[in-house]
Amino acid sequence: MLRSKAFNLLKSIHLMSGQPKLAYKGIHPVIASHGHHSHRSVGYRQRYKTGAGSAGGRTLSAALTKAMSEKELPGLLILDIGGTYGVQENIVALLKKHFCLITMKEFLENKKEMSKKIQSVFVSECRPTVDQELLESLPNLKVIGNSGVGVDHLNLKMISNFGVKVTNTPHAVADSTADIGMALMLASARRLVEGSQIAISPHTKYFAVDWLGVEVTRATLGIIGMGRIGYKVAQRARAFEMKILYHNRKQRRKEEEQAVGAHYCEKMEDLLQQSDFVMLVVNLTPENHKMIGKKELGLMKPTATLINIGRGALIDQDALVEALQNNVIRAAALDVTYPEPLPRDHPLLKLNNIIITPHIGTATVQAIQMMAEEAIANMLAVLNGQPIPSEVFPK
Ligand SMILES: O=C(O)[C@H](O)CO
Repeated sequence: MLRSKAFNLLKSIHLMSGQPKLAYKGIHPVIASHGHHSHRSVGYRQRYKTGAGSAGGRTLSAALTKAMSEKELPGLLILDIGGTYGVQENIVALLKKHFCLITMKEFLENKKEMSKKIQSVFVSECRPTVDQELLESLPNLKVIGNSGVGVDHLNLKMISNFGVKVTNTPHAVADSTADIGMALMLASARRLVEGSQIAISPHTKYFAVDWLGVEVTRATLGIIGMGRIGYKVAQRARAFEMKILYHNRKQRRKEEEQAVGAHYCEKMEDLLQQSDFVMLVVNLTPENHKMIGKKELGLMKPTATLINIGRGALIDQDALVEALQNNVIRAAALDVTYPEPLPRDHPLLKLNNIIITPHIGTATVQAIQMMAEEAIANMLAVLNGQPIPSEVFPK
């Protein structure tokens, strides 16, 4: 297992009931910020559709005033934080053990009182929230705890210029994201979605031979990005007796290679040419935007399948539409697209050799719990001046 000491530490925090040893003794309000992927470029005031600037226009609720004034009080639950904003109640409960929670709505309505108190921002699963205006209004902000590994929705340089740290949750997401990669590969190979539609349709021939799938067992899998998640995919692929190729832009991973019997392709082109299944497992950076375009798709086998569990913008979607329409490749299976969700008239949605899931790589009961725990451990470490398990640095 590649689980780091830091992760073991945070697991042990979880096992303790009540206040962990690492817990910061003061109150650390957390803005539980919940936007939507497609709102990425919209300022936070618009996103929350509120009369921002109404500082002092309303009085604080009695409970919030109490929570903020009691030093040892772990926090305050804002009742509408649950289903309405997208963070599950058990996660809210977990955060409340360590922080005084404030929703964005509450912050905007009571800006004057809140702004100095807030030291942490909790960003739930790659939801964009932190813009310059928000940073300017939080003079004591120390850390943005991102729940999820990808931080492409955060402007790291800008945040760092405000002296604020960013953390993420690479350990918590690894298993569930690797699982969704395998699920997409198997579902696409065996045409599971079509099969299901046929099975439930009263009109279609049940035993059709014109929609045969392909086998995953003993096929060649090309993993682009042998990081923590890529490695877990490789471990799973071994059970299917797959030949595993991988490409990393920066670093060859000899230890992992040996552990799973993977072969390193220095050139991504070699991997593309040889693989039956190509899986993208990399974070999105300015350098790898549209790393899979017309040329790369053209290198793939006509029988190959492209799977993306990284970020939508890794693929040139126009080129993918064309490749799928013209059977340049067999199929695609995407858990991520650009934007999310795709507009209902997007050409990708009209194809039958594609499976699209709505960015559910970490959408499991276990993963979101672990992500919150990892984010909490990170944020507390920053506030306590301790070593930070997973800090993300601007490049
Ligand atoms: O970045 C991640 O960890 C996943 O995409 C969840 O947001």
